Amino acid sequence: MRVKKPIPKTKELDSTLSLINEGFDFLPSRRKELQSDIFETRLLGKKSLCIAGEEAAAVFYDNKYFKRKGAAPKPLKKTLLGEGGIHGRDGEDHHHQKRMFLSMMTPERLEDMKRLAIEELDRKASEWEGMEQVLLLDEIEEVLARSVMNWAGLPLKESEVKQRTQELVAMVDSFGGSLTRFKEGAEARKSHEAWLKGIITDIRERVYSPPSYTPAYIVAMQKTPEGKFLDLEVAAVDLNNAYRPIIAAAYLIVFGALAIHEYPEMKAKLQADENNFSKLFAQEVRRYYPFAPAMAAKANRDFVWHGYHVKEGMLVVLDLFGTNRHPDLWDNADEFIPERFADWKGSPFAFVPQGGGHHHAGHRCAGEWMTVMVMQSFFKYLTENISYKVPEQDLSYDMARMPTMPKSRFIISDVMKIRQSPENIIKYRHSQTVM
Ligand code: HEM
Repeated sequence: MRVKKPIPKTKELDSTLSLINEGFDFLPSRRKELQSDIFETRLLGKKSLCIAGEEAAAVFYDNKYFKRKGAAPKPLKKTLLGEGGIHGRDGEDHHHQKRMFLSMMTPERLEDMKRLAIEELDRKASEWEGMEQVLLLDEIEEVLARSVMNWAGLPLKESEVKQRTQELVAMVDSFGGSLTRFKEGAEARKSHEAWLKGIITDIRERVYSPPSYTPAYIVAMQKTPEGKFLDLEVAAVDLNNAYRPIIAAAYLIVFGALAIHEYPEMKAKLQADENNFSKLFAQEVRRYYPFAPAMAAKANRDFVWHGYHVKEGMLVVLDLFGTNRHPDLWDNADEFIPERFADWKGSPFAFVPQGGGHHHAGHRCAGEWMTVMVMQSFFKYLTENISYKVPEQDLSYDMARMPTMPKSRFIISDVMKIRQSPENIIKYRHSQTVM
């Protein structure tokens, strides 16, 4: 970890606009410029410490030093995260809710999600065969939205699929500072939460009875440590948090399709799948391509770190994307090399595309196993079950847009199904839950 003493400050007084304008490049480029993995700036007018690397992630995910209450900016709560949900909770209150989320992620339920998503993808692929061009990102978003709402036990009518999918996509696509996308995301959240509140009420009143292992049932019937049902607003936010985030995997699946296109040797490696290559590939896609830029927390005590006096209440921002590309942690960090994961030591703080630390003890993403499983099986499907062409298009992606994606949204054409059934993917046993 490179630390310059005294801890340097950015030239600009407040970096909020630079962060919006530079997106994923902001934190890594300032670290480079200031030659330090720790630097001070102001964000939304507040003095903030920006940090990156394995040691930084280890301190950031130590509950002794940090809390989440009040750390996320308001616009993010109105759109992506929701208000009052798990992201902003601390201590036993957080643990209590986190146990609920992790109880939804049993190996059987993860297999269910994989099967539902692959069956949906296979149905879509039949439609693609008759289409001149397929916008892969949009199609995968719908595949994931349909299958995850089914998985979550929601009573989704066919006539509603389009609206609910668009709401999920708008919430996920809302962060990064664009006013238009913020407004769309906030409206989508309002409408989606109103729908969920109705469903939760129906479950509690036994008007609607999804299976007891589904997120809809689990959240509706969850009690606080005091023995009361969750407040209806909070329950809607939590239920949404139990399935909406899989939409983020659509961006990464499309980036994976880009990698298969740009590195043609990947296709044969994925097809052969020696030593579970498809898993290494999914991990490298999560490491290499940008999705979650950073996380914020607040210091819950005064402490000194690398000679810097962190004051209680100070905002600290961990560079997730920059940690995944940190040269101390990864050889040839800016190159796409799936094989690097074959002998990866598995540090919970060096590879943090979905947060760091431990799933049960801290805020690390509850959906990480599901994400890897779905990504791996989609990459296998794209190479083993269909053939397609990638016509001329603008495949570049804008690092200033958060979240980002290939500008063309990845167009494919001449789709042909090679196998009539997706059983080969559904029965594939290596896509298991371990990281
Ligand atoms: C590409 C896919 C995904 C990405 C990039 C992603 C990213 C993240 C990130 C960065 C965090 C915050 C970690 C922190 O607070 O330090 C998080 C938390 C969380 N994610 Fe995901 N996630 C993904 C998929 C999922 C899925 C599929 C689910 C559920 C089905 C999920 C559920 C959650 C929950 C409940 C939390 C809150 C955990 C807590 O605060 O304890 N995520 N995710």
